[in-house]
Amino acid sequence: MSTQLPFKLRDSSLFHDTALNNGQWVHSKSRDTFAIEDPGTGKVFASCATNKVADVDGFVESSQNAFLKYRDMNPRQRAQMLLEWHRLIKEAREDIATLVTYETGKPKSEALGEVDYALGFAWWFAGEAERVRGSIAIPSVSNRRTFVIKQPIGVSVALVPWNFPVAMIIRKVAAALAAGCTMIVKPSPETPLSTLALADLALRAGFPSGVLNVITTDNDNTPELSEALCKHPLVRKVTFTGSTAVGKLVARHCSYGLKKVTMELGGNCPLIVFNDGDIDQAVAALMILKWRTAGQACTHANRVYVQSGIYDEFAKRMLAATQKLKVGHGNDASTTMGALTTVRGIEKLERHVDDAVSKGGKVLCGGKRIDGPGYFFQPTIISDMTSSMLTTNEEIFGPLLGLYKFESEGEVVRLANNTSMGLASYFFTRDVDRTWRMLESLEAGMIGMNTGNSSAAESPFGGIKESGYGKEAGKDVAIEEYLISKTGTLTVGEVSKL
Ligand SMILES: O=CCCC(=O)O
Repeated sequence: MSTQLPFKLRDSSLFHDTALNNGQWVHSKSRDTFAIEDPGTGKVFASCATNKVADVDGFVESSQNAFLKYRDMNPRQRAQMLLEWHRLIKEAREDIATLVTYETGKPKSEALGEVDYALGFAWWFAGEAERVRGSIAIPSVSNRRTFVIKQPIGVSVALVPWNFPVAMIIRKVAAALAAGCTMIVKPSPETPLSTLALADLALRAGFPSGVLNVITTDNDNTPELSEALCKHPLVRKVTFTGSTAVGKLVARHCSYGLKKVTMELGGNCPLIVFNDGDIDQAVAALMILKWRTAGQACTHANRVYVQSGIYDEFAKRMLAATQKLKVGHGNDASTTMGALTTVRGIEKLERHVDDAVSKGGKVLCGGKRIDGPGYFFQPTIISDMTSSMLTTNEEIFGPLLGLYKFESEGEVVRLANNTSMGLASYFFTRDVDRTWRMLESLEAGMIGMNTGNSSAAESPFGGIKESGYGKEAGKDVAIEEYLISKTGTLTVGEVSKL
């Protein structure tokens, strides 16, 4: 297959188009395959094994068998393997980024940036592996001792999206493997190749067979296969990143076995610029936050609220900066915004633009799909947005920036919080008192203050409300997602009469 690829990998042995089970590259029982498209051309460039429900048991059983040994491995050894994985991924960053570019459509520079961002998680969780701690309580009864130990929960499953295929996988896998769990990753059907390359590197880093399995499948089989994974009695933990609608389904599947679940779901994130904010700083932050991955991130600014005193100036500067973007194939070094990953994304954008325009929105630039091969949409800015529009109430997941005018802090807090979602919120102000008030008032799991980027290995990542629950990254909280607590009570000497 690798000879027909439209790119050349430095290490061609990183290319795999079958799943990974128990250290072996395996076809599915049916031997069916699905096509992988380059969103930058719309052409199929590879295929991969379609696993089905009948294949699930084999992956879970090998993961469970591996867990029974891996859980007892010294955490320092686990940390060393994570550091080796980190080293190997860093060495292979060009190849991984190339795969991500062809799978997702994002520019190579962004794909490289994603690999670098993702490396932070492997490094971070290597540190966390040795720092798992239980606790000892002061006893209420004199000859009793009460303590809590932490242990790995067991086989975990990661259901992963296509927008940050490397970062999402390393963030989940590194936490699970640091904790002593094994993990089965089900990559998105759009992006299995980068996942398989990362899994190959994990094997090379010394993780025993079965500790990391990758089960690939197509879009048609994804719902049933994911359900089978979630309901499998040997699976104890599921982590999902994706839409709120699918998250609710996954949570329902997991509820039958009362599985521990982490939900990183959709966002409808507001970004607020106050009159006293630094316009250049806000524009620079929004240029990255809005157009990176062609707007396809849960943390992207879905609604941009600008205070009336600077609204026109802000719109002018944002428009000027946006008009300098160069949309194109991710492999072209001059591209600054790539393709959308799926054609579904284009159709959704068209609905959002039509709806906004029909309700009084003014298109300042873009607004249309770009004709020709690939899934391209013009970077679009619409002003005069109002609360009744689709974009105000639904995650856009594309390169559409809606500008809303507001007058007062109280008003914008109400507008910003008027959503069922609560992933991230951002605001720009130079007023220290306001900074603290806004931090406390905004209903979101992550708050960016004078920044559009709050993601990093040391920052707990996760939302509130219908954006989900549980945290990934950050100290203690993320590894905790893969641990159980066990309370021990010991009598020392005679049983107390009290
Ligand atoms: O789209 C979701 C994840 C984005 C991030 O890690 O900042």
